[in-house]
Amino acid sequence: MSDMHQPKMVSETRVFEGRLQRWSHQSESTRTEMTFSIFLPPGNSHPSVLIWLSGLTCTDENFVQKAGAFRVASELGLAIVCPDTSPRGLDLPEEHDNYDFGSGAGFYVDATNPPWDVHYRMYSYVTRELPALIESSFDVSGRYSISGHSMGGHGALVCALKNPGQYQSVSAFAPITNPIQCPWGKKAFQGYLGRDVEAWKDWDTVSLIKAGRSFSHIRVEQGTKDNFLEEQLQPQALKDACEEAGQALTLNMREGYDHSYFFIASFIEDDLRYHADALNNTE
Ligand SMILES: N[C@@H](CCC(=O)N[C@@H](CSC=O)C(=O)NCC(=O)O)C(=O)O
Repeated sequence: MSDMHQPKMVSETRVFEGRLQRWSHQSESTRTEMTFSIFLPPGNSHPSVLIWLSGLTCTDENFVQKAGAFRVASELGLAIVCPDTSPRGLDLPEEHDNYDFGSGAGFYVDATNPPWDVHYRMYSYVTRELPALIESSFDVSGRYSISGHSMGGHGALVCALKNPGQYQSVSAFAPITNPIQCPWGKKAFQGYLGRDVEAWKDWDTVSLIKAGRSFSHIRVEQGTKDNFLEEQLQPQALKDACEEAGQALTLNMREGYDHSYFFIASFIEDDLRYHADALNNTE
């Protein structure tokens, strides 16, 4: 790795006997400087890694500050890596005008439509570049699981379905399940991928499952009082596609919970234990 691409530590904080660090590095995928957070549990246990993908408007810090994940991650000996949600430091046309497109809204795709195609390559970043960087920079096990929230839940499901064998488990909190059929997804995919709706299906969980992609088991947490439930998230579309395709799905509908990090914080312990079980199972 050239010096330019060496990650630089921005901060380090002790939490539940582990270490929470922020790093920045020059990314080959996005051709920008990227920042990520990593929680390293105590001890020298070569921890397995959960990658957490956050939602619209987030940075690498929302999960870190609001999910309340580190007591359990510390107990389980689990590392957690939180990338940013888009490239930063650019000034593309209308990039910063809306919360649901451009900065803070990379949708974990590799854009093909100019001018986004040069930098908005968050899929390559989270599936290839970031894991390689983590393995070369930290003493981790090389075993990964993936989860995320909303736009990041969509990202986690798509990354798992498109990369058989790369992740031991996948879960999603309030994921956008069928972005080609909802306002957030249509807007983002038209911008990043252009007008060919057929090409969008390669980045759409429901379409990928209908096309025969599968994962051993998909776990979803969803609040019943989520104000984005029907219009943007559409868990029923995921349930129908999974039933039709024979895809194993646990869809936990959580009575009265909304879309916020209060919901995530309420169920993150169950979720981390689920991933730790999968990551520790080496059969
Ligand atoms: N500002 C928007 C909604 C923004 C929002 O709710 N963002 C969520 C993720 S939504 C899907 O990806 C989020 O995680 N926000 C950050 C947080 O810390 O809560 C609106 O008002 O509609």
